[in-house]
Amino acid sequence: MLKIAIPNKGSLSEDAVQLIREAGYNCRRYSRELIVMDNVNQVEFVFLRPRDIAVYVSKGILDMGVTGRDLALDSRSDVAELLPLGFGRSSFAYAVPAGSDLTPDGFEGLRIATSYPQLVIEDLQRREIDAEIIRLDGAVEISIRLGVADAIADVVQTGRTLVAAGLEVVGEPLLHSEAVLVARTRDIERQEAVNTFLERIRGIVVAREYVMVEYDIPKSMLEMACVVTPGIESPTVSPLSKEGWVAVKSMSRLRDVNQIMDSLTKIGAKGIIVTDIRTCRI
Ligand SMILES: Nc1ncnc2c1ncn2[C@@H]1O[C@H](COP(=O)(O)OP(=O)(O)OP(=O)(O)O)[C@@H](O)[C@H]1O
Ligand SMILES: O=P(O)(O)OC[C@H]1O[C@H](OP(=O)(O)OP(=O)(O)O)[C@H](O)[C@@H]1O
Ligand SMILES: [Mg+2]
Repeated sequence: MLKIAIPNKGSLSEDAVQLIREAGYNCRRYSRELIVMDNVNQVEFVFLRPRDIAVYVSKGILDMGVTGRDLALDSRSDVAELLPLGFGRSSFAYAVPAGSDLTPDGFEGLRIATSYPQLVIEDLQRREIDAEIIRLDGAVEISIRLGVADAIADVVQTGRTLVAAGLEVVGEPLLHSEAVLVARTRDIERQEAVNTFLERIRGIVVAREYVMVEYDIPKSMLEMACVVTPGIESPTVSPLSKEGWVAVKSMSRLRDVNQIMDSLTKIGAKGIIVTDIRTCRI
């Protein structure tokens, strides 16, 4: 039976459960269960603190897990990233009081508060800077005002928490993070049950990034239309009963869809319809 870890709380938990459920697995908790069995698919889902997931996976106790890239790297566990999952996106950056001229290269001898000490230790080593790490569990942004740190390194998403604390990001982010599916080694992909899980999850992740674009266009403009919507292999082109016209169907990137519709309209496309894709294999 495949054993897969899911975050039991925090920013990644809900989205991880939703993704795995959309991929056809039963991993719904009704209360505070630590384990949910999916007997149909022969998978055991184990609910763990996201910070601990890479540790269990690296020791081979669990086959795979959903965690944050930042958490996996900070744990220094030997795990491989099988698939980025497209949610829980954030950066990990230094921040200092707004308006101060402190930069990371000037952190020598200062106190840096963080919940991700390994990431910071490694970055400071690269910069050859000797600073004191103050390890905190959360609410790191308040630590400067409370006098325990001079600078912080923390997760930044919208940046609102930093602004509310009177801080600003300084320097390039140490890391761009998102939720990831991790395993002990990439060799694990050779196992059939693992591959099935991976492909089902990938189907949902990819489907969320694409839409299906359908439209009618004069045959004379088909070549240009295929440049605008090249699809994955190539677009599907079907005849229309109207002489000189064809219908085109093509997967396109969700983020480009409005520009695509503008371009198609300019070259004479009619009846453009865009629909979501639930899941896919490409
Ligand atoms: N505001 C956020 N937006 C997106 N991702 C976030 C955010 N805060 C934390 N994360 C990501 O969530 C993971 C950390 O999860 P964790 O559950 O430990 O902390 P949390 O989300 O801050 O929850 P809590 O503070 O309730 O324990 C990391 O991968 C981190 O990058
Ligand atoms: O850039 P933002 O959109 O403001 O998000 C970033 C904040 O979100 C998380 O905090 P959380 O609410 O989990 O509290 P915590 O600091 O106690 O972990 C993270 O640790 C940052 O503090
Ligand atoms: Mg937090």
